[in-house]
Amino acid sequence: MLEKDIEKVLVSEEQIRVRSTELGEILTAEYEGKNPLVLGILRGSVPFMAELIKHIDCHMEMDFMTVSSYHGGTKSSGEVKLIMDVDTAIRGRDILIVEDIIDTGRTLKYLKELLEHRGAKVKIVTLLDKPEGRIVDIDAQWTGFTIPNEFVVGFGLDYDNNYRNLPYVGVLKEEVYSK
Ligand SMILES: O=P(O)(O)OC[C@H]1O[C@H](OP(=O)(O)OP(=O)(O)O)[C@H](O)[C@@H]1O
Ligand code: HPA
Repeated sequence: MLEKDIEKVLVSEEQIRVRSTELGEILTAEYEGKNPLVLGILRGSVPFMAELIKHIDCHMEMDFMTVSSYHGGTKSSGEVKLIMDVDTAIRGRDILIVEDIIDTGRTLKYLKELLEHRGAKVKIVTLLDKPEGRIVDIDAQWTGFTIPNEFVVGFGLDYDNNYRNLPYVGVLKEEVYSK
């Protein structure tokens, strides 16, 4: 049903599964003995977070923050809003931010500075990186896939809060935007 709105698949379900397993193994080695706080950024990170943590084989805790800067369309508003803060003490803590995408970089720059200001040691893993979208200087330590400068949906990523439940990452047909 949703598939009829998709122009092309950029990253398949199988590719996501394989890469998440690889990243989980790398993160296990990185965080063994450090009990990191794995911090999912709502709402887009939920499917990737769920897939990734199955493969992190060391003690860890998890928490969530909600921030928002895209209000319904395909363009960043330029302003990052903190909607829900983390609920865990973070001073001195290793934090692994889990994101679905870095595009302009504004969301992650805001979050990294906020958490570092509170005394946390912050690293970032993102499912997708769109380097051509970058407006501010920020990079992830670990990236699933580097993608071209196109608006994408699926596996957590939305257009107008829809299509997050697609099991892969794809590009919408042009006609969907004019509906
Ligand atoms: O690098 P940027 O240009 O800042 O874009 C990346 C952010 O945009 C999306 O979040 P959004 O604000 O749409 O909220 P959502 O996770 O609820 O979709 C996405 O989940 C990232 O958090
Ligand atoms: O390409 C995108 N798709 C969905 N949400 C996003 N937030 C930043 N970039 C994107």
